[in-house]
Amino acid sequence: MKQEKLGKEAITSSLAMLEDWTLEDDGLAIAKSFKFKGFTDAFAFMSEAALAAERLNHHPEWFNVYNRVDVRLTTHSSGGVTALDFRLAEAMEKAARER
Ligand SMILES: C[C@H](O)[C@H](O)[C@H]1CNC2=NC(N)=NC(=O)C2=N1
Repeated sequence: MKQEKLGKEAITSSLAMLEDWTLEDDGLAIAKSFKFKGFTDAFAFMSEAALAAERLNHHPEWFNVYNRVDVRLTTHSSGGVTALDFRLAEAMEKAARER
């Protein structure tokens, strides 16, 4: 099922419901830098997020150093941001709250 690429207004209103997520300047991805108490919590978050990503068949671009996880979400097959990116973002928020 091909996901519809969202326009800037739809992205902005969805971002308003999430904490600290931003739209990249080129409008092609949403991003957040998560911070945890240490590496164990960061990695536990990544494990939980990885399971959510598999359930959604939608996968993050991310970068981890110690307690920080920089996340970038985009839908490669659509060439931009879709509803799936927001579903994964919400799952990540839930995983982060559990840490
Ligand atoms: C074949 C498989 O369904 C695709 O490669 C999926 C997997 N995960 C994906 N994740 C993301 N972020 N974008 C995609 O287009 C995508 N496509």
